[in-house]
Amino acid sequence: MVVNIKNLVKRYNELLAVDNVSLSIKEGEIFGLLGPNGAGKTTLINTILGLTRFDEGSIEIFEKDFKKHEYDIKKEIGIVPQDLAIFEDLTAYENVDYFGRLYGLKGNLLKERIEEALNFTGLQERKKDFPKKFSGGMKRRLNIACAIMHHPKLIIMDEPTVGIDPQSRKMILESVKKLNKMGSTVIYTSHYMEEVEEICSNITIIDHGRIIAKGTKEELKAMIAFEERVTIQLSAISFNLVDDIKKIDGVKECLLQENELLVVSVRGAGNLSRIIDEVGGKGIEIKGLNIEKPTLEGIFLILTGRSLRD
Ligand SMILES: Nc1ncnc2c1ncn2[C@@H]1O[C@H](COP(=O)(O)OP(=O)(O)OP(=O)(O)O)[C@@H](O)[C@H]1O
Repeated sequence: MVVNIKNLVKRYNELLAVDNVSLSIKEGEIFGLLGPNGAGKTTLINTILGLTRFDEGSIEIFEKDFKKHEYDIKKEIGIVPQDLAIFEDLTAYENVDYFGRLYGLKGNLLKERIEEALNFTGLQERKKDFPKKFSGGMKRRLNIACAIMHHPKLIIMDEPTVGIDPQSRKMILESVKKLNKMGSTVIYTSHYMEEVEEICSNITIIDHGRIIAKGTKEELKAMIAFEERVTIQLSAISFNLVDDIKKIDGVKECLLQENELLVVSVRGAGNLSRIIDEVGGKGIEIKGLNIEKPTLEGIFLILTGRSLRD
């Protein structure tokens, strides 16, 4: 196991930011940690990195107790933090050089690795420039270059695509896949379910510091595949609509978000026409209707009653 966490608890005074989390990450995985803002992803990552102290539980990394082997463990980790960690008054080259020296690299190996990391992140032609001239996406790529130049066994990326251009986003997702193929295990946190779906082999969904679901994306989708889901866009809403739909045979859940109704029924319920009649009977016009395939977003909605981006 690359990471083995047991019954981890982290409190900020009254707030339970990590609530009895246990998880293990195998070598070679791209492990996705999915959850909305404030779910506890960064806190969990920071406890894994020893940056935040925890109250209960244990963390083993590379099968070693983190507290006892912190120095050895940290040498093998590359971290791309949520807040950029680069120096604006050093050039791109000097930034990567700085991190390389921190990891104890020197001489020709250091030079080779700097060139390699700049090439890998598509910054070779900008290596003499200062990051203040860079777009958000380029800064993020420089941050990745700094984090991977020592060939870490474990790479942790905390929401690396927030607020960046689509081209950099694509490049970052591709680079995660490449780094993984080259042998690194990756922990990738995000609140974008489509990213996690695209790149991660195993996914853990957290909310309010608690694990609410985990498995491969196929396993997670299978959790709701026995359900039928329909979303209906309404011209208006009526007071009793949700309660009345919940009374229809086969309906397991009914949620209203703004003017969109989500109805989850058991498979084969055959109740679509009754649902439509119920809406129509209240004088509400149906503006659109979708019969949905299972998605990770859907799993989150079913488990929490909220969308990931609330
Ligand atoms: N230093 C701190 N002191 C007090 N509360 C904190 C601190 N850091 C985080 N929190 C709280 O802990 C909870 C989890 O926050 P955390 O940043 O880990 O979530 P997150 O999933 O990473 O969200 P985001 O994507 O917004 O960063 C939130 O309610 C947050 O307000």
